Amino acid sequence: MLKAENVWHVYENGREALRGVSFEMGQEIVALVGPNGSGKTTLAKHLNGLLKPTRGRVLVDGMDTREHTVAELSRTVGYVFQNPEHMFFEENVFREVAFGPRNLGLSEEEIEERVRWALKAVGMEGFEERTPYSLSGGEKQRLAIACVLAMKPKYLILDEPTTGLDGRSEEGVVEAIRRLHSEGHGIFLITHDMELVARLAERVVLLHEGRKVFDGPVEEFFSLELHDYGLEKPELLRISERAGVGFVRSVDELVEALAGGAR
Ligand SMILES: Nc1ncnc2c1ncn2[C@@H]1O[C@H](COP(=O)(O)OP(=O)(O)OP(=O)(O)O)[C@@H](O)[C@H]1O
Repeated sequence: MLKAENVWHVYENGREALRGVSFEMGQEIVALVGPNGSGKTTLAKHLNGLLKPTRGRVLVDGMDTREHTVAELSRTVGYVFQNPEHMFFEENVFREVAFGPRNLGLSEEEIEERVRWALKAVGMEGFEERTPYSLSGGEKQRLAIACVLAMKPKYLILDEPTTGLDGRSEEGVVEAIRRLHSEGHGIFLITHDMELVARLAERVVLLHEGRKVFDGPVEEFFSLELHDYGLEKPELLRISERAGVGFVRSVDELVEALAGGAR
């Protein structure tokens, strides 16, 4: 369980980025949304100890983040940053993914097994010898997920994993996230992409000016007045609403619901 208890975060310049946020999650897919500057990245960085609360506390499977190092916590909570290309430094994909497990002091055999498993999980088998810099944006994003995955963290924080990706690359990342979730990983997804939220999330946490203003099922989230938070309902949901159909995650679901209604 990842747990934030009445967390306040005040940056050195006095900016109150989080104002009493409480939240917990298990092995589910939770989307973290909110306007620019609402505190999403600040909250996410608390969940693996990159930032420590000014007040309140954060527990990672019972470990108080103030009493553990980021290195210790990142075995349980992996963080995939936005724009991951800046984090690659090895000559090929295999070595890049092996870097984390090697730092854990694992045997060569175990390292190799983890690299193969992580690359498979993100659909990148066969990329082992490629130079990270030669990859497309979507492949880089999936490689970044594989690097974190190879550490086998129970929870994964993904910061805008599909921003700037074309449809096919986005599909690859979405598939990877679904697969990870079905294998028992908890996913905390920071995103501005409401379509992605509708497709993937089970639950949504909405931040506004450092406060949690909503935390509930995705269907309920989309019945909020999202304009008040600078967010837009995806077109698909606007159509399904006009058609008198409830929440749908995809065009296929919409068509099915409409066909069902027509029967
Ligand atoms: N290192 C810092 N020093 C001072 N203020 C900061 C720092 N990092 C973030 N802030 C401020 O804290 C507030 C929350 O920032 P944060 O990055 O958590 O928001 P966000 O919801 O992730 O925004 P975005 O959607 O734009 O990425 C903002 O007002 C931001 O300017």
